[in-house]
Amino acid sequence: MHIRFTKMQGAGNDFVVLDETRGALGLSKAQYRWLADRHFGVGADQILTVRPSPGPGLDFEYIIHNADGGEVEHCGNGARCFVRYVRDKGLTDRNPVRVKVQQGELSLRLNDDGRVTVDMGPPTFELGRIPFNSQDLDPQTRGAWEQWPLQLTTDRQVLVSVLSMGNPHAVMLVDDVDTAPVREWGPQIENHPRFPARVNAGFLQVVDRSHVRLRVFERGTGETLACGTGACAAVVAGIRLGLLDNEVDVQTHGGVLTIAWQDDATHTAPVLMTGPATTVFEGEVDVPDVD
Ligand SMILES: N[C@@H](CCC[C@H](N)C(=O)O)C(=O)O
Repeated sequence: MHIRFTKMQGAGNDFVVLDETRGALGLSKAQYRWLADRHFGVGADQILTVRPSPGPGLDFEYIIHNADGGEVEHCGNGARCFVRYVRDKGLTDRNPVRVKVQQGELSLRLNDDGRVTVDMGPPTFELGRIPFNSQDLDPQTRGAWEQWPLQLTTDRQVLVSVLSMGNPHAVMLVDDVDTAPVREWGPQIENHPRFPARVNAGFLQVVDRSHVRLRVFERGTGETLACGTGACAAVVAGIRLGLLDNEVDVQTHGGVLTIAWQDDATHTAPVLMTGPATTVFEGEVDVPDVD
C-alpha cells in the first residue's frame, strides 16, 4: 500500500501523521509497528491518524498507536502536533479545535508565538480507573497525598504516585534524572502486574517549586525525549505531594513543556499543557504486508 505521511515532533517526541479525513487507510497493527520502526520503516514514537468529525461540536477525531502497534487512549505531544497539522494542511481554520480521542474530547489552541495549548481535562485518581491494583498495599503519605510501594525485584522496592491523564502513569521522585536507572526500572514498572493495562513510568526530579526535570519510559514505546501526558501526570503528582506550585516548567531531554493545574479540594480542575509542535518533513512510502 502506497501512503503519504507527515513527520512531526513535539519536544522531540516524534510522530508519523496520517490523513484519514478522506477515507480509511486500513492499516493493520503490524503495519503501524512497521511505520514506527526506525530501521525498516519511517521511524516514530507514535503514529497519529487524523479522521473526520465523529459528531456535533467536534472538528475531528484522532487515534494514536504506540511504536509497538498497540492503540492507546491519549498522547499530549501528539495532540499539539495534530492541531498544527490540521491548521497547516488547511483542514480547518478554527481556533480552538475540538477533537475526540479514545478517552474523551480535547480543546486545542494555536498561540500567537507558535506554541500550542491543550486543555487535557482533569486527571483521574480512582485506582480502578487508572487501572492500579492496590490490594494489600499500604500507601505512604507525603504532603496531602499518597505514594504506593511497588516491588520491582525481590530486593528493590520503589514508591510511586499513580494517576490517569486518560492514559495510565506511575510517577516516582528521583534525586537526579541523569543518573536515574530509567532504562532498567522503566520496563519493570511498565509491565508490573499491579498495572493490568501496563503503565507509563515517569522519573521526576524537583528543581524548585516551578521547575522540574523529567524522563519518561513510555508504555509500548520505551524512553522518549518527552511525554506530554507524562509531564501533566508528573506535575499533578508533584502538586498533590505538596512539592510544586500551580504552574511548572518541565525540562525534558527534548524541550520544555509548561503545565498548569489550579488544584482545589475537588481535584477536578483541567490540566493545561503548552509546548511546541513542528513539522519535520513530508514523505511517501510503500507499506509492505507484514505480520
Ligand atoms: N508520547 C505521549 C504518550 C503516548 C502514549 C503512551 N505511550 C501510552 O501508552 O499511554 C504523550 O506525549 O503523552
